[in-house]
Amino acid sequence: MGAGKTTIGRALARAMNRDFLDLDHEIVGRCGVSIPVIFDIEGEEGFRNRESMVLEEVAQIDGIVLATGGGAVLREANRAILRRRGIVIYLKASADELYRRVAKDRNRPLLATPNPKARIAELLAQRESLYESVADLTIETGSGSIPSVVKTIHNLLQKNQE
Ligand SMILES: Nc1ncnc2c1ncn2[C@@H]1O[C@H](COP(=O)(O)OP(=O)(O)O)[C@@H](O)[C@H]1O
Ligand SMILES: O=C(O)C1=C[C@@H](OP(=O)(O)O)[C@@H](O)[C@H](O)C1
Ligand SMILES: [Mg+2]
Repeated sequence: MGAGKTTIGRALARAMNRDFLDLDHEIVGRCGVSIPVIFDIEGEEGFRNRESMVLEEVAQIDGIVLATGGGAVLREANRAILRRRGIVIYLKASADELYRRVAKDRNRPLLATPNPKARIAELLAQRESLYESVADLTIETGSGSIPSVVKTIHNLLQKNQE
């Protein structure tokens, strides 16, 4: 959360002239309520079930840029889809930087705790090896601006194609 998947994914798609999908946005569109409301009513498990279902569905589409949510890597079935279907880019930043970016955002139910900073560090520690296990490319986003991160990824992908 806060790594820039949604923002950078959208800008990268524009730069590459591809369609962009955000998995959270697709989930919300299908059930008509926000992510916090899904968590409230169905719990994290309910959200993860929806996330897996929608990932399976959008993974059928060729040639798009897809931003997942930060927890999509938690299930092996999701990781298998990502590995099989995409060039996976891990946007990496420190827990402190992630916290700075999302501190004021109320749309991330997992951070609605008394100590969101500690929560981010904990989630990152739990998930880091999963991110690494699916990533084809890892990009440090801690210091680069949004346009410079987009440019770096775009250049790397173009090199990959040559
Ligand atoms: N490289 C960056 N430098 C500074 N701010 C960033 C960067 N990438 C994203 N942000 C900001 O961080 C916040 C969270 O970004 P978002 O794209 O929603 O992340 P994610 O989808 O990974 O949770 C947004 O306000 C966004 O503008
Ligand atoms: O890390 C997570 O478990 C989550 C990240 C969120 O997406 P972003 O990573 O785009 O914030 C969203 O899917 C949900 O709140 C759960
Ligand atoms: Mg996002």
